[in-house]
Amino acid sequence: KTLQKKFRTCLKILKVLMSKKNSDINFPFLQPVDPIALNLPNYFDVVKNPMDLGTISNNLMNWKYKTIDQFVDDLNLVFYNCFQFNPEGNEVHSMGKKLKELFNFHWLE
Ligand SMILES: Cc1ccc(Nc2c(-c3ccc(O)cc3)nc3c(C)cccn23)cc1
Repeated sequence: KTLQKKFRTCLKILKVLMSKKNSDINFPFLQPVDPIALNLPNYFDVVKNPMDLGTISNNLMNWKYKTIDQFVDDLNLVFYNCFQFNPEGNEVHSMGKKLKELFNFHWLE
């Protein structure tokens, strides 16, 4: 696959992950976490490298990712941060899990 084709795949998947029809599971991940607004004062103590789907989308549009792996690494960082901050059983944890399953389904198809 050419690099362009791979980038089109990334864009397509990002569109699914960020789409309105998945808003029940993606809304905490669409933009950078604002610990003040969300009253999560210890967020940056737990999450050292914040990442979100909006930032990934901007990076993709600005050709910041030189390889597909860099794109996948940032996506996995969103999930990693979610599971680090939100323990198993927490509502946001299960939203992150569902979003990761959605990614794997489309990425591996
Ligand atoms: C059921 C439930 C409970 C709390 C929240 N908090 C929260 C989060 C969040 C993001 C990342 C994260 O690691 C933890 C929380 N983002 C939001 C947003 C954008 C709006 C409203 C609440 N938000 C969301 C859903």
